[in-house]
Amino acid sequence: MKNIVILISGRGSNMQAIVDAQIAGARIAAVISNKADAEGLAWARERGIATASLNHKDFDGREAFDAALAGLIDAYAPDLVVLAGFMRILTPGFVGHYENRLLNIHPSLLPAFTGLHTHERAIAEGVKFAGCTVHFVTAELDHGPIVAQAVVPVRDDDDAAALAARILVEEHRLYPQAVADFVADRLTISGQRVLRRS
Ligand SMILES: Nc1nc2c(c(=O)[nH]1)N[C@@H](CN(C=O)c1ccc(C(=O)N[C@@H](CCC(=O)O)C(=O)O)cc1)CN2
Ligand SMILES: NCC(=O)N[C@@H]1O[C@H](COP(=O)([O-])[O-])[C@@H](O)[C@H]1O
Repeated sequence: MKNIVILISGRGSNMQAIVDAQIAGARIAAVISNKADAEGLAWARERGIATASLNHKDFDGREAFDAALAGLIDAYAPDLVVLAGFMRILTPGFVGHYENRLLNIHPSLLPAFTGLHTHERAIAEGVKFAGCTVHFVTAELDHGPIVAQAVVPVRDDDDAAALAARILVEEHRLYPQAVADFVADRLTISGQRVLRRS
């Protein structure tokens, strides 16, 4: 059984999709947020999943917050840490501690549209296809090795909300599958099996 800790900042709909997928070999050990009022925490608690929150505003700088966050996460002995709408940029120290066992889902077809407000920017640029990307997290924001992607056509009458809603459906399919592949040691990057630290 592989322990998974999921980090959220809000509703955590991707966390909910992963929990609901009931992935064989996976145990959702905890859901942790940087916001005590994150809607996803109550959802997880109602399903008997351990939850915790750590307010980044209570710490003097990113390094201090990330160190405390890692301490909280490690109490659950994670084999995999999943970012699901987690809205904090993580320090190199944190990312290195979870090398090759830290995933994120980003709402664009990386390397296009890194950062925030991806749907607004895609529509403003007039792209014909958008989508989402599951990737390993590295120190460089939204530039880690790509694990999986889903393509969503952009419609002429799309606004950001409509596009986001269609892409979110694909996220809720893509992310649980990527987590299941990690748990089953099926994940590859550019055809190479991912070698994880023990
Ligand atoms: N070192 C890394 N940290 C994070 C990565 C990553 O690839 N490397 N992915 C992000 C997730 N993300 C987009 O997918 C993302 C999250 C947050 C931000 C951001 O600008 N955050 C601001 C605060 C924004 C807010 O509180 O609303 C910040 O941290 O100052 C950009 C992209 C997760 N972390
Ligand atoms: N940079 C991270 C980011 O923008 N994540 C995005 O936040 C939305 C809400 O996620 P949630 O419903 O799982 O909280 C999702 O579209 C996810 O891709």
